[in-house]
Amino acid sequence: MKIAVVGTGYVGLVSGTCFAETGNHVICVDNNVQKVERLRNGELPIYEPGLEVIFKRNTEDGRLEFTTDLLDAVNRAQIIFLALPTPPGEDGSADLSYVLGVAEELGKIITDYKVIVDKSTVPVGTSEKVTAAVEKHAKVDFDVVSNPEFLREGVAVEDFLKPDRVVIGTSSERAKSLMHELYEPFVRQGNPIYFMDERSAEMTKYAANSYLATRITFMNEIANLCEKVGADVDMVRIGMGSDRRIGKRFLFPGVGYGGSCFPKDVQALGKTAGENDYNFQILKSVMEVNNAQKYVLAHKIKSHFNNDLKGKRIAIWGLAFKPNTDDIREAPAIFIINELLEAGAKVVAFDPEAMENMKAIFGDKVEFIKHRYDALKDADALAIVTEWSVFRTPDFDFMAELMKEKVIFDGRNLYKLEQMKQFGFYYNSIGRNTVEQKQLTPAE
Ligand SMILES: NC(=O)C1=CN([C@@H]2O[C@H](COP(=O)(O)OP(=O)(O)OC[C@H]3O[C@@H](n4cnc5c(N)ncnc54)[C@H](O)[C@@H]3O)[C@@H](O)[C@H]2O)C=CC1
Ligand SMILES: O=C(O)[C@H]1O[C@H](OP(=O)(O)OP(=O)(O)OC[C@H]2O[C@@H](n3ccc(=O)[nH]c3=O)[C@H](O)[C@@H]2O)[C@H](O)[C@@H](O)[C@@H]1O
Repeated sequence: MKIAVVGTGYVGLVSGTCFAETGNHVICVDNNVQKVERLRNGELPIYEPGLEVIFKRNTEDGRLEFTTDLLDAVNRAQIIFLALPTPPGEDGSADLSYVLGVAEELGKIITDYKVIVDKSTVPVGTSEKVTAAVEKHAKVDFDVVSNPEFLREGVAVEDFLKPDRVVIGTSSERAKSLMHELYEPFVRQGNPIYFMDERSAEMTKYAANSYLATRITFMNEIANLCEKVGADVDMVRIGMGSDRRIGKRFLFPGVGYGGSCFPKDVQALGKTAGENDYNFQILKSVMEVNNAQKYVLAHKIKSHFNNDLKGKRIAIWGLAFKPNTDDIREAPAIFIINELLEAGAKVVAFDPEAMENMKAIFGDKVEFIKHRYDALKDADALAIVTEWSVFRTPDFDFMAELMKEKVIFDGRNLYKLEQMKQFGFYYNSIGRNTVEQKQLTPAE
């Protein structure tokens, strides 16, 4: 099939490349000239495991192309995906200007039947708005389909190639049959394609993201309470998660959810509720609790040093909002670093992939260090913010040698309490007992 994907970001680039991988011809369009230039030169603008190999294969085989020319891409495609940004507007609702702007353009340029697929995350009712925007100028038949995307950054290729499910919202039999043909190779393992109406498809996406954000937030509150009552949230998590009705995944407490989607989608669903005269109380609490959780680690560090971080050197391991990505949108690390800098700390940071992006925010206010251990030299404390695998089994003896003080604040519960006791670290994690440093008596 011939496909155009408008918007070549995390979703557009991954979707386009994966559609090419199943034999389709895909043209990705972006209005960012530099990005398109880099892609044409074989360079990926994002870090996403597994993407490079299929990107290379499909561009070399001529199935995957990049352009800034919307007209040319649309003329050559039967199905047009919109993978455009839907950032929060000033009032918290999703800003539809990118999606509706391109929809209007499409109306002007389509000359034969097209299926226009909304892959961006958009509020209920958007497919009708897209239809109206295209209709303003269109002189030919078209269908608008809602096809929300559920991929996670860091495992995006795997998620796209083997989705748990595909959701398609359409009332058109013609569009349904084309979408079925396109997605059939991705659901060979027996996972379903759910066809439904457009509004339900749009709502499914917000409901899924908001539920997951709520689940994490619930665990963060359980963790905070565990600290107060002397329970261990990791034990509680395992005990709870083995109930099949609850399940083991997505129950990890931490430094609050971040990323480009959960924060904005929870806010946008709350906004939709408000506009429809519904008081969605849980979502309000989720946002409030998550905002506080982003500061928990920084507050622990401040309180450990009696609220005075002047002259203290704090090392940060992990800047990306989650491992295996260079994405720092709404990353908890940003909030933590700001708080530490404000309290007078010297912040030195390491991340395997996200340092360039973070430099664009903090410049020389933060010292970025190329090797994880170098960040620890003379540090008064280490704060672990992202659970990259490379942080999981470090050389604790070497760390103790490098650091001025053997103090770790772990926002991701990477280490066992026993282990920390054994190596003599002060260790403060999330929802678990604090390991105090053993005070050596003169006799010892
Ligand atoms: N990032 C993720 O993991 C997921 C994102 N989504 C949703 O997908 C949508 C896109 O998200 P991302 O890919 O993360 O955004 P992104 O910001 O990474 O990419 C958007 C791309 O659209 C381009 N663009 C903007 N205006 C354009 C125009 N008029 N014509 C052509 N290109 C244009 C930008 O230059 C950029 O390359 C959002 O609605 C998001 O909520 C859904 C599932 C997962
Ligand atoms: O709409 C989107 O953009 C995507 O949003 C999330 O994917 P993503 O933001 O890439 O990453 P997640 O793995 O969901 O993590 C989101 C945040 O929650 C945090 N998290 C996740 C899981 C957990 O158990 N605990 C926890 O704190 C992560 O650290 C991260 O900050 C959803 O998982 C995807 O299904 C969805 O398509």
